[in-house]
Amino acid sequence: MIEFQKVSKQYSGKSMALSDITLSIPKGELFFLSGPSGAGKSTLLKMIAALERPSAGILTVNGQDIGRIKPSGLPYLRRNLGLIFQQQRLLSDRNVLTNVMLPLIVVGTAKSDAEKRARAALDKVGLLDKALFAPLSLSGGEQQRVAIARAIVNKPQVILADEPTANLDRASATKVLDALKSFHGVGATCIISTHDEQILAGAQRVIYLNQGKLAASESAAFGERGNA
Ligand SMILES: Nc1ncnc2c1ncn2[C@@H]1O[C@H](COP(=O)(O)OP(=O)(O)OP(=O)(O)O)[C@@H](O)[C@H]1O
Repeated sequence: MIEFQKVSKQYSGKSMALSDITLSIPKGELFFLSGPSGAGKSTLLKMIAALERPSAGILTVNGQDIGRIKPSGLPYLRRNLGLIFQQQRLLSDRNVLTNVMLPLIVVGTAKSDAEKRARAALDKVGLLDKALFAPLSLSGGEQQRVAIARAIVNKPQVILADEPTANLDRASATKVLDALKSFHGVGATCIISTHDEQILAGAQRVIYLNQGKLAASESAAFGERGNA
């Protein structure tokens, strides 16, 4: 459960990036986050990952108060989060498999087990056949799916994706979204920011932000788009 209670965020010397946000995201939900450029979407996602702290209000993620979390609490929080952010690029001097193994290796998983789980994650996003390729030899959409595999390899409870289909053609965007949805299908909470009208048209729950404010929160009457 992720709970924003009157949360605001002001970067130093700037106007409010987020203003008075009250919002509950129950466990296991698939939420989309939309709104114009500068609306505060990335800021909202970064706060859930404690990459930014609220300036006012209370944000709790799985019971942890993000405003009060100590540096020693961050590894525990982040272990339960899968992050797909633009700035988290794949390591270009390691192959795809090694990139996906890294989150497991850093928490001390044995190499053979890490490899097995990384291969399973790559299989899930349809890229097992590219395991030994260099990331830069893959298309943008494939690299994004590797980033998803890396984010889900730890089986986190929550996955946060910041514009995961930006700059992708329709076919690649669909594959990226389907990979995220399959992860949601096994019980994780997924929050995905997007400008993509086609994705939003089939979304069940959309949170709209505008100039840092919650513009609307919508549950569409129709069901979620199938995995076509
Ligand atoms: N590190 C930062 N320092 C200062 N201001 C920031 C910082 N990050 C974001 N902002 C400002 O906060 C506001 C919200 O930015 P944010 O990146 O959250 O919007 P966004 O909805 O994700 O935009 P986009 O769709 O263009 O990625 C903007 O006015 C932005 O300039």
